[in-house]
Amino acid sequence: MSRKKEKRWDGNVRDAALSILLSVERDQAYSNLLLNRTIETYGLDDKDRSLLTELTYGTLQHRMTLDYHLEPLVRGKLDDWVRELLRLSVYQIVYLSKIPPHAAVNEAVEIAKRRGHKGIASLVNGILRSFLRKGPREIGSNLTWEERTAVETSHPEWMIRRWAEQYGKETAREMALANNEPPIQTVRVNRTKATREEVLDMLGEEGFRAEPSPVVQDAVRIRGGNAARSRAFREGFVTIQDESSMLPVMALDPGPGMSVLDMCAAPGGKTTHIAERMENTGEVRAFDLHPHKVKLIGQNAARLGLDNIRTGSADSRELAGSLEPASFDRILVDAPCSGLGVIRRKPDIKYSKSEDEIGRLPDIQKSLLEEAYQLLKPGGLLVYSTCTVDREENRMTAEAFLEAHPDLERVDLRKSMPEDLRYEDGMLQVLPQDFGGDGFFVAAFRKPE
Ligand SMILES: C[S@@+](CC[C@H](N)C(=O)[O-])C[C@H]1O[C@@H](n2cnc3c(N)ncnc32)[C@H](O)[C@@H]1O
Repeated sequence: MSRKKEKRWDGNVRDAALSILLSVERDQAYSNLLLNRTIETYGLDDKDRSLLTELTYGTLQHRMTLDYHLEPLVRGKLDDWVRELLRLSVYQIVYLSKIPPHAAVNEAVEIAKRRGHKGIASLVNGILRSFLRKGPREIGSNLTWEERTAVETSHPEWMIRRWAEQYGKETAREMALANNEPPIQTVRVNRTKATREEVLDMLGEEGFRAEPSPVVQDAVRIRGGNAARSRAFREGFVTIQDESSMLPVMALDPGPGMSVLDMCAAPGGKTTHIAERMENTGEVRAFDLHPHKVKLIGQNAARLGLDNIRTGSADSRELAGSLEPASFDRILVDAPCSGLGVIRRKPDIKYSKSEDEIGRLPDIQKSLLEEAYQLLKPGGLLVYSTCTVDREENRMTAEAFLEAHPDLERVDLRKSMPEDLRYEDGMLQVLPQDFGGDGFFVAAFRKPE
């Protein structure tokens, strides 16, 4: 398969979307990082930025459904970029009512001419016109429930089967559909600098449509605009963070003067939340495996005006050798995980993860928890969290940890956390369809005095 040299951005949003989609498919690049880099590098205006985001995420989110529609129309092997261009065009035709179908086809033909030659342009034209004539292919009733749901929602079949086994078919399907909805941007208020009302006023004055989160006390939902460009963000009044991501620190309940350990801390979203809750007193020790990521914690702390955080890079499975045993009031293990709760923000996860990979994660998650146990003070609180919906990494890992340490008390989070969420034996499992936040798991354990 030939690898054509990418064209640079030439002011064409579809061309830019195509380049991002190609890198995601071919080089396993992260869609959200590439998208942000393109937007920042070329200084796109709001209109182009929102179209680029919609085209990139939409095509990626619906990739398997688009391939299903294209399958009967394509004969022989296509170059990667041609296949991606066809997906991008069919996405616009099927899902975007504001773009006239013929305009989507014409744009695709122009791109095919520029990137390839007349022959390819006429192939693209033929396939897309034929799609316009025939319309989307019906998703067959000859398929099993798993196969049909996989095609309809564009999730791999193994993921649908696994979720159906873990949550039942209805919840699994709702989850897959919710993953294809655009995420809501939310920010966390820096309590050391302002109240939520003050931040709402500040954002409102800058023209953002901002509203208080009905779920999380520290959160504000942004409906119009990108909070990364706000004064509130630049001056450290807020952190961009999903509402669900705020729940682990609420469960941890850190207070002024405490000694807190954050074992998987980078880029510091939760470390800084902890430091804010401690009113910039006491000390948060924040570790992560990767030194380049540890630097980001420091940068975030500086922007927020927090100086009670001490960072370090380490394998946190071996921290007990260098830190004093039983010395922390609070420990957060926000563990490395499959990320199946954040598919809405990172749709590439659907296609890049394998079931085998998930099977290997509980080992590292359990080792991190073991280390945390050694470092927790009697009477101290340990929180285990992940951004996945997978039961093996969540509930089963937490249960295995409790079994290994029968002295630990499982804290009933229903008593301290927002009502109307999904609790199982006092542990919290948020699914993406629950309130629009990411899928997250939170469990808390207390060591006896
Ligand atoms: C879910 S992310 C943490 C997100 C972070 N808590 C936040 O809120 O911004 C998991 C982190 O664990 C780190 N990690 C993976 N294995 C680790 C290990 N053995 N020791 C320390 N950190 C590890 C990864 O580099 C990654 O940054």
